[in-house]
Amino acid sequence: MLPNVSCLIQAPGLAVVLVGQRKDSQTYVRSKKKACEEVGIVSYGVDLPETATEDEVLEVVAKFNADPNVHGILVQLPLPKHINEKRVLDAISLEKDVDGFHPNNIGELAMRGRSPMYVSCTPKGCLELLKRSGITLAGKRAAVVGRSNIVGLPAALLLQQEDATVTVIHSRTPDAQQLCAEADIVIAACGKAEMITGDWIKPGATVIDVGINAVDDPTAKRGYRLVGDVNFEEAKEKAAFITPVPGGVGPMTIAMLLRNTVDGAKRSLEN
Ligand SMILES: NC(=O)C1=CN([C@@H]2O[C@H](COP(=O)(O)OP(=O)(O)OC[C@H]3O[C@@H](n4cnc5c(N)ncnc54)[C@H](OP(=O)(O)O)[C@@H]3O)[C@@H](O)[C@H]2O)C=CC1
Ligand SMILES: Nc1nc(=O)c2c([nH]1)NC[C@@H]1CN(c3ccc(C(=O)N[C@@H](CCC(=O)O)C(=O)O)cc3)C=[N+]21
Repeated sequence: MLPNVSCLIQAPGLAVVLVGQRKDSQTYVRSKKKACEEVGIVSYGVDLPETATEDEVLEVVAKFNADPNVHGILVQLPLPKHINEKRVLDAISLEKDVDGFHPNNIGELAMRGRSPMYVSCTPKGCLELLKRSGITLAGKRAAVVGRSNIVGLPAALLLQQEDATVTVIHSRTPDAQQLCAEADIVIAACGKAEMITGDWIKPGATVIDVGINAVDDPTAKRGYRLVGDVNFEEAKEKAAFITPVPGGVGPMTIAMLLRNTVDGAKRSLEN
């Protein structure tokens, strides 16, 4: 039988929905679209005004859910306050949830012996960095600083899946610094500029800095510079391996988004 040629030549498609005018979100969305272009993924951008209603956003999501050219849907977060983020994210069809934010995808990740359709891009990028750097995870102690649905929680689940023993540190954790200093692997995702100083790091540890924080700097081109959640200058004196900000986890997040989109496109051909 002849193969279905029209399917074989269909490019992967990613829909990127931006609501409002946040400068940082506009920058990220631009980078995502540019990355798509570089690898031959077709991006479908929709920019809605800050005043868009929840129903209007849901309508856009519904349209992309039904569009066979679109294999992945990303709604850039945060959404304006009047829009219920949960309702919008829940509306993205599971097959197109390339961000991996759907409760089914997180739930599958949390359960042993199950596999999610998509794993969220930032934690997936952290694990890819660790694996490609030849860092052994099995039997190691890991600390994740932060427990958000999009970074800390899935990062902890992924590390545990790789047989690390994981401590999750959050804003109510007593003795956070001492706990972190026992870890062979640290994933920092607390959203506090340079909070993790040298004394949080065990000598020889591996440090993955997820944080992206803008710090005012009149000498910088944009008037600000980016720093992580780790104090890089101090931590690099203790760590064996450490990721920088910028140029670390951020670009990996985008790479994993592209990979998830291609995986989604391949899966759509199987059905
Ligand atoms: N590189 C990338 O691709 C991405 C980077 N980021 C960056 O990663 C960082 C984290 O993002 P996100 O997870 O969305 O942030 P959230 O604000 O959603 O979560 C922060 C987490 O850190 C914990 N936390 C806050 N303060 C402390 C403290 N003093 N000690 C210990 N834990 C603390 C919070 O605890 P509690 O739960 O108790 O409130 C919470 O669990 C940010 O800098 C963000 O910009 C985010 C997404 C992608
Ligand atoms: N639905 C959704 N999915 C996301 O994945 C998502 C989101 N919303 N909202 C915001 C956060 C943040 N995030 C980043 C992605 C890339 C860089 C990145 O490439 N940063 C560059 C620097 C960029 C610059 O210079 O401004 C770097 O670290 O080198 C940063 C942050 C994805 N997020």
